[in-house]
Order: sequence, then C-alpha cells, then structure tokens
Amino acid sequence: MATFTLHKETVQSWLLLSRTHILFHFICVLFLFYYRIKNFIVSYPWILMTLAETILSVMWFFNQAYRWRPVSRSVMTEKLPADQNLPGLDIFVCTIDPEKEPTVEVMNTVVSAVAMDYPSDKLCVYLSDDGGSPVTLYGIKEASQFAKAWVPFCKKYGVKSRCPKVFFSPLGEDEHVLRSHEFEVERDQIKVKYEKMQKNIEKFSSDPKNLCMVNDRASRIELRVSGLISNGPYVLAVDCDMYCNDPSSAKQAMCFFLDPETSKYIAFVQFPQMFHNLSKKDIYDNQSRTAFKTMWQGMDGLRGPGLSGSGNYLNRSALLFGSPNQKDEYLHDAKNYFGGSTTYIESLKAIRGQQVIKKNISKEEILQEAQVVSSCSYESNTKWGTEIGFSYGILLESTITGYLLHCRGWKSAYLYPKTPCFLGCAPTDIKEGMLQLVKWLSELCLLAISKYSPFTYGFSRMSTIHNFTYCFMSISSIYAIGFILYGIVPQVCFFKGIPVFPKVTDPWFVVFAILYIATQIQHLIEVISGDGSVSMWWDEQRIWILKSVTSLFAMIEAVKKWLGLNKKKFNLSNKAIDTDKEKIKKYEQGRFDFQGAALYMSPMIVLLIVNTICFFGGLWRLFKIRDFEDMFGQLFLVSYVMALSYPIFEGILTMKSKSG
Ligand SMILES: O=c1ccn([C@@H]2O[C@H](COP(=O)(O)OP(=O)(O)O[C@H]3O[C@H](CO)[C@@H](O)[C@H](O)[C@H]3O)[C@@H](O)[C@H]2O)c(=O)[nH]1
Repeated sequence: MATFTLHKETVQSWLLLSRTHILFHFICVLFLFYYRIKNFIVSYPWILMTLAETILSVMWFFNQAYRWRPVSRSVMTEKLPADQNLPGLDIFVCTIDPEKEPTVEVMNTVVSAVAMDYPSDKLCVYLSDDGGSPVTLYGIKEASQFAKAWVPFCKKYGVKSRCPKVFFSPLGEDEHVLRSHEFEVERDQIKVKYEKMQKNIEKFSSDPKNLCMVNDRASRIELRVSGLISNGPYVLAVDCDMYCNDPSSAKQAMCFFLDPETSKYIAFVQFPQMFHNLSKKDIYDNQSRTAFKTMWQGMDGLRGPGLSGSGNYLNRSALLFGSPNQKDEYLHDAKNYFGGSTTYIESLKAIRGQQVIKKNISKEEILQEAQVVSSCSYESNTKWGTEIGFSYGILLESTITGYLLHCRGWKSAYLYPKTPCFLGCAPTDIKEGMLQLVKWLSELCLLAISKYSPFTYGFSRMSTIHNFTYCFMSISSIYAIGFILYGIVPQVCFFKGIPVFPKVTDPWFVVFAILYIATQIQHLIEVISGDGSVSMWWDEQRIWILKSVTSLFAMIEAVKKWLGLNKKKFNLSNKAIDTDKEKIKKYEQGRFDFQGAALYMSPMIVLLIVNTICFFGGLWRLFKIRDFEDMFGQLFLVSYVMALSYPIFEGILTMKSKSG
C-alpha cells in the first residue's frame, strides 16, 4: 500500500498468484501451438481452429495487461484545504435530443450538479445543448428557479440524495426518517415546487414544436466557452442522464488534483459509470463489471484508467497544454493554437497561474465573445480537436482523448467508492445495448487503423504494458471471428465425426483442459472478489459470447466508415426507457428481450442453430460409432454452448412468437 498526502493506493493482494497464473497460462498456450504445428494437417478444420486459437491467444495476451498490477484507491477528504481555498470547478452536462433524453431527467442531473457539496462561489454548471430545442431552454430556466430553493434546503439539512427525483422517490426514503418537524414542513414546500417544475416542463414538452432540434448546429465539444466565463481549472463532464448521486465526488477528485505528490501529472480522475435501473439479475451485464472493475482498476495500477466520457473530473491544463512538462513559451504562439480571441488567450494565462491584468468587461461583451469562441469556424486553422481540447480523431471522443493524454505523459486515477458518485440509466433491452456496442467497437477499430493506433503511435509514447491495454480495446471486436469459428467448426466436426482436439486419453488433452479451466477460474475469482456471485459469473460468460459474436457488425461498420460508405454519425443512446412497461417487466424478471434486434442477433441465431443441429446429430452419430474418446472435447464444447445459451433460446422464441 502506498500512502500519499490525500489518498492511498492499495495493490491487489493476490498479485503474485495472479502473475504466476499468467505465466503458467502462457506456457500452456505455447504448448497448444506446439501441438497444432506438430500435428498440422492441411484440412479446413485444422486451419480454422488454429486461426481461432491464434486470435483468442493474441487477445488473451493483451488482456493480461489489465491483470498485471490492479490497484484500488481511497481518499482522505478531511485533509483537503478549507473550502475557501479549493480551486474553481466547471461542470458540463451535455444533451441534444429531448425525445431520447427527457428534459425533466436532464434537469434533475443539472440540479444535482448545482447542489454538489462544493463552495458555491467556486462552482459553475453549464448545460450544453447541441439540439438547441426550445424545451431545453425552457427547462433550464425552470431548473435554475427550483435550484434556488433546493440547494439551500440540501445544505441546511445535509441531504445526501441531491437529485430531487431520487430524494422524493422510494430510493430516497432514508432521507426522511428521524427528521425534525421543521424539515418536514420545508420538504413539503420544496416538493410542491419540484412537482410544479416537472409539470411545467412536461406541459411545454407536449407541444411537438418545442421538441424540435436545430439541425445546423455547432459541434459537440465546446468546453472552451467556460474559459471566458468562470474558467475553473478543473472540469467535470457528465452525460445528461448521469445525476450526481454522492455530492462529495468533487472533493474526492480534488484529493488527487491537490495532492503535492500527484497533482502535477494527473490529467483526470475517473469514476465508474453506474446505473440506477439495473435489475437484480442484470442479464445484459449493463454494470460492465469487466470494464469498470477488472479493466479500469488494472489500468489504474499502470498509468491510469481510460476516459469514459461521463463521471470524469478533468484538469483543464491537461486538455489545453500538451504534456505535464510543457513550458509556457507555447503561449507566445497562442493564436495559432487556440484561435484569435484575445480574451480567451488571457484566460489561459490565468490557468497557468500567470498574472492577468483584470479588465472591466461587461456581461454583454463577454456573451458576444462567447458566441464567437463557441462557433465551429473559430476552430479553423487552430489545433482544437488535434492537439488541444477533446480529440476529434474518432467519434468516441472520450476514449481517444484519454489515450492521447496518456501518450503525452499524463496519468489518470480511478476511484470506485462504495457509494456510487454518479448514476445513469442503462438500456433495458438488447437492441439499445447492441447499438451502443457497435458504436463503441466500430470506432475503436478505426482507432486501431488510424495514425494514432496503439500499435504504432502508442508504442513509442507509452509504457508497453499500459499500451497493451489500449491495443486490447482497439481490436476487441476481433473476438467475433475467434468465437464464430470456435462456435461452429468443432460443432460441425462433431456432427461429421472429425476430431479437432486430442483424444481425452491423450496427454495433450490436458493442455486444452487446463487452458479452459484456468480461464474459467480466473474469471470466477475476479467476479467473486468484486462482490459478485457464481450466477453472475455464468451470466457474464453468456453475454460476453453474445456481445463478442455481435461485434462482427462493429467490424463491418468500421470497414464501411473507413471506405467512406457510411456517413460518420453519432448514434445517441435512448434514455427515455421507462415508457415501455412490458419491456421493463421482462428485464426485471431476467428474461431476454430481443425485440427490434433481429439483425444484430442473426450471427448468434445462426450459431445456435448450428449448435443445436450438431448437438443432436452428433449425439446420434456418437451412439452409433462410439468414438467417445476422440469426440469428448467437442461434445463438451457443444454441450457448454447449449447450456449457456438456454435463456437466449427462450428470448429468440418469444421474439418470433411476438412478431409472428
Ligand atoms: O451530438 C451530440 C451527441 C451526444 N451528446 C451528449 O453526449 C452524451 C453521451 O451520449 P450517449 O449517446 O449517451 O453516449 P453513450 O455511448 O451512451 O455514452 C458513452 O460514450 C460516449 C462516446 O464516447 C461518451 O460521450 C459518453 O460520455 C459515454 O457515457 C449525452 O449526454 C448526449 O446528450 C451531445 O451533447 N451532442
């Protein structure tokens, strides 16, 4: 354990065991390839199996980088400087489409941010509305009125659930027990105000013309306007559905930014993305345990987690000024880098701690300047989007920005506190989940083949093991090929009586068995040690295979985008999820819902049909020929796929019966 002034780092306790496992597994992989090469026969099954195993082994290799040095962190907020000495903080809530992102929910996020436990004179909240729809403007006016009563109420009574919707829902029940009469009176008054805000916004939203978006709109990330207004040295970005659940998150993040030993290198502090609407079974693995526990904690022990796009506190300097050791001479050429606004360039000096002569600028002048700075054309012939601000390299702006910050020598930190700091809404059917998956993975494929590829650009700029984590992310859709081959070739061969694994009595069989068992044990330990259960382990395997197979579409999408056949377009995730009651009921019961996802499900459906035919056909053949020893490995594999996929079968059948 390493103790810093304001935070502590704890390295995973079973690190030695984990590294031994990696070594042992690696040796087994070498044996496997030795076996494949030594017994090489020119036949399609053998070649395809070797190809699948090569893909899975390469992915396994990069994946181990996350297991090399996982850490967890805790903070000592009590040691932070007094409130009046805390730095400024700007919070950005981004929204675009009021139909997919209901305005009442967005305003709940905004209000929860305004009510953050942070000195109010140091806190500024911005709502970025790319859609430019009237209802968002109306909503923010209503929300700012409501916040005037809500924030003092929260601070006076030490309310923890500062998102009003949560506070007034059964989730906020604990807040209401053992409270004074005065509290109850004030709470009831506030409740009336909240309901009024809600009703007003809903009434305004009922007119379709108020939901219209302006198509010709400014580009997505314009953080820079805040430089003219509040110019906080730290910035929090949250998706519009991700309300602040724990008001202390800003102070927790400051424990890294203000720590004398780490402050100079920390570009961002990432919190996990967590969701308030997960069902008990979480059949779609929306909590993304692998990403937010195994992967991000693994990266954190190297040089820091990736940037997830929401729930991350950023050091504004890192976004604006190259590397941690960047000298200020750079500012002499500021117009080339940052554009022509002199007022904006002055604001940069303040961020660098330089003396700035305060000019008396009126509010109107600042707003006029802000309009210039926020326009798209302001960026022409500057370094915005390449060397400055969020990167426009791929549409997954968060991942590439975090990656480039790491390439420039910055570090990041990951905090996974017991109380979730931010809570958003997760998709409740497979269609939305698949759309997100294809959006993310196709963009990551493009990163792999871009000039910023971790395989070229990253290698010379980052520590090797840290870079492996990005290599893994950028090519993870290739799992699709590995799984499709492994999910079809041995099964068809089982049906036809062609062995692709050693006999069960052959000593070489042990290599395959060990590789399978060791992988399962590693996964099981990770799930259980992260407070999971055996059933979670089993469910994760199912959804992992399903998502991996579906990522075939991400590869196709990436190729289309690369060839210019598909327009570059950001598919917005739908957050208006609680309208379809039947869908939610199904999700809560842990039943798969594939409605509307027939296309994405097609590779999995083909795979399952092949498995079913081969399972029954192969069994029939096995009982006739009795080559059990030869076929044991394949029998096991096909049975495993059948057992794992049972709930998917059910989901597919109900999808068919409904559409039929
Ligand atoms: O043109 C746009 C598109 C989206 N958004 C907002 O960006 C956020 C994220 O969009 P969403 O569709 O919810 O993206 P997801 O794919 O679900 O989210 C993940 O991936 C995104 C792409 O990297 C990150 O921006 C997000 O923070 C991250 O949660 C939402 O608040 C949107 O309103 C805009 O402001 N303008």
